[in-house]
Amino acid sequence: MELFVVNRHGEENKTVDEETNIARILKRIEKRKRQRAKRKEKQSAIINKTREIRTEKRQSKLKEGNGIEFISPALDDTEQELTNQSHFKTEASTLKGFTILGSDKYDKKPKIKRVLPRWLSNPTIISVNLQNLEHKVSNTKCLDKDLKRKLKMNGIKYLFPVQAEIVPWLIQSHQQSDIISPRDICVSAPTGSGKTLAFVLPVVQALKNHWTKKIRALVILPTQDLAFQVFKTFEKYVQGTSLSVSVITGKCTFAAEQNELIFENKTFGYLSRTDILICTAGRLVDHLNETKGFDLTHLKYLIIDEADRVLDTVQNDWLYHLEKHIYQNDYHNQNFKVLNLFTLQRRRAPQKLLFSATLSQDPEKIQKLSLFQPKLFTSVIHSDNINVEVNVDSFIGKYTTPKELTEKYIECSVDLKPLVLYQFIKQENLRKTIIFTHSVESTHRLTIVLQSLFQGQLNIREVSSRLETKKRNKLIEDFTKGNIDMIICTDKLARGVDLIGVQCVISYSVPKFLKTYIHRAGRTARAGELGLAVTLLSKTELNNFMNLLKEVGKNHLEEIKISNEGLESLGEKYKQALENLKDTVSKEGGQTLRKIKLAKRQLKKS
Ligand SMILES: Nc1ncnc2c1ncn2[C@@H]1O[C@H](COP(=O)(O)OP(=O)(O)OP(=O)(O)O)[C@@H](O)[C@H]1O
Repeated sequence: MELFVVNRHGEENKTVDEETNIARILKRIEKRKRQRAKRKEKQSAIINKTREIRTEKRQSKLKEGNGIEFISPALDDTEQELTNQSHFKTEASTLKGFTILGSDKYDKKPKIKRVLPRWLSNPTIISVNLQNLEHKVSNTKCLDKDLKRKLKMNGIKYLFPVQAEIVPWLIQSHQQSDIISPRDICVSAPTGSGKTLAFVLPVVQALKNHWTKKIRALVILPTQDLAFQVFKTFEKYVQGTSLSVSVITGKCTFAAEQNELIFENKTFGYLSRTDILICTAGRLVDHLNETKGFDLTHLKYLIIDEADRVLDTVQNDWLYHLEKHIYQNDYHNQNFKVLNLFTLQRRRAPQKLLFSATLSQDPEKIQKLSLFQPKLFTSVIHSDNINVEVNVDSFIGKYTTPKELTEKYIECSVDLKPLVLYQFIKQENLRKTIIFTHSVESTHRLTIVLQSLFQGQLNIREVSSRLETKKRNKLIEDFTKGNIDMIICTDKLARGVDLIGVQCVISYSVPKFLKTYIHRAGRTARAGELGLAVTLLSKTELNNFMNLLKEVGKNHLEEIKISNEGLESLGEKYKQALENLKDTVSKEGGQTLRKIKLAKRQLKKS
């Protein structure tokens, strides 16, 4: 043991008696205690003395004067001496010529009420009732005949509440005056409530009468898939008009995208081929920097769908580049935030339309968009278990989920999760289900385990970034058609993706953020259909998850019980599935290694 004792002072032969050592330490502690007590006594004597002097002085001054009390700017000698000795700040401790008002009491600070800008605290409320629809398309006066016909062709007879509110408002705001700029809007409505058509219809109607080709509407989305989804919706409603829609996301080559956007004319220079442009933020910046003749200065609408997500992504500082481009010839844009006749007439900025199911209502985040006289449209759910207050002046809006969505949870230990999931799917006889995991790896493993457990009874497939876009799209198409029963995926598929008729959404791994949960759950219960969202939780995750939901007024979630007896009988099957997983993963590992070696060899050769 001695080998490990390091003697720092080199006093190798000196042996310290432990008992004497302890006695010495105790003595020191006692001494310190006594010193502290003495110091305290002295200090309280000083404080008392100071107080006495102050009251004496005050009384004598009151006697001398006519009842008016003065606060002495300087202290007399005795008091000064006493206070100098003190280590504490007392009421009497003042700097020469100054008076410190207040005391050293540390009271609990009162909570300051958040004061929101009026437009955020007084929104227009949108109903979430998709069952008793009131606004017949045929009775909607603001829409022209052609759009009404197309809506009917696409099976839409009634406008959803968000459309009934936004479509006439937007159309009217552009009809008001050519010189006065319309207000910007923020729309927060549940997933699957029809937000896309709420901007597609008014934009198509407003632009279809312009005959010169210029990009007048720009729609920004967070992902390539969502951009194509919105593009398809626009295509349906511009058919038969002179309008053309383009999409730039990086799916095609840069040159092909450039060719789709502009062409060069010998007399007029660069001309636009498109009226409505749909893009991702990153690709937009690339074209702003590199494509000659790419012109967004005639923009009338700037639409940011899934706005909270788009604004969170920094993506090459897209907003800065876009504003720089739009205002390139405008020296006065800074003044346009102020509302007066001059600014209204001179403002050339496009009308900004922000849409999301989880729109940030944080004024600081919205501030960077420099919204012009903004207006908020938001939805509120009234039901027994969802209790959201609507208080004029203090209402800031909360994320809402569709009324038709049922939310439940299953509590289970982490190691039994795959088995519990298997049992639950069998118990509920689920089809058309999306299962969300937290990573590509976890998606892959769960797919292998579930496939072995179901042994071909269900068609279960994984959708992840490992797949080529073509294959991924084909899988999603097959799932929509009902050829695939279940897809397992990461949160890449959680936002905005419109898959029709999803029966159930399962969060196999707990969502980290409330927003993630809302978007995952939003893949079901869309467009007024019923849907179920189930979250698998371990004991430790349960509390955090419930607290997360309380933020949106969801105070109670029903628990689904999975019987232990059923699980026990599956032991052998589960063991087999795990062995399968091990084999597959090791085979795949070997294959990847071989691929890497091959790639390295080819690199060396070249
Ligand atoms: N008035 C309507 N009547 C019937 N179906 C509609 C109507 N409006 C939209 N839909 C359908 O509802 C579905 C959801 O619409 P959409 O994708 O616009 O929802 P969303 O609010 O953008 O959802 P998310 O927030 O998840 O992106 C789509 O399949 C769409 O075709």
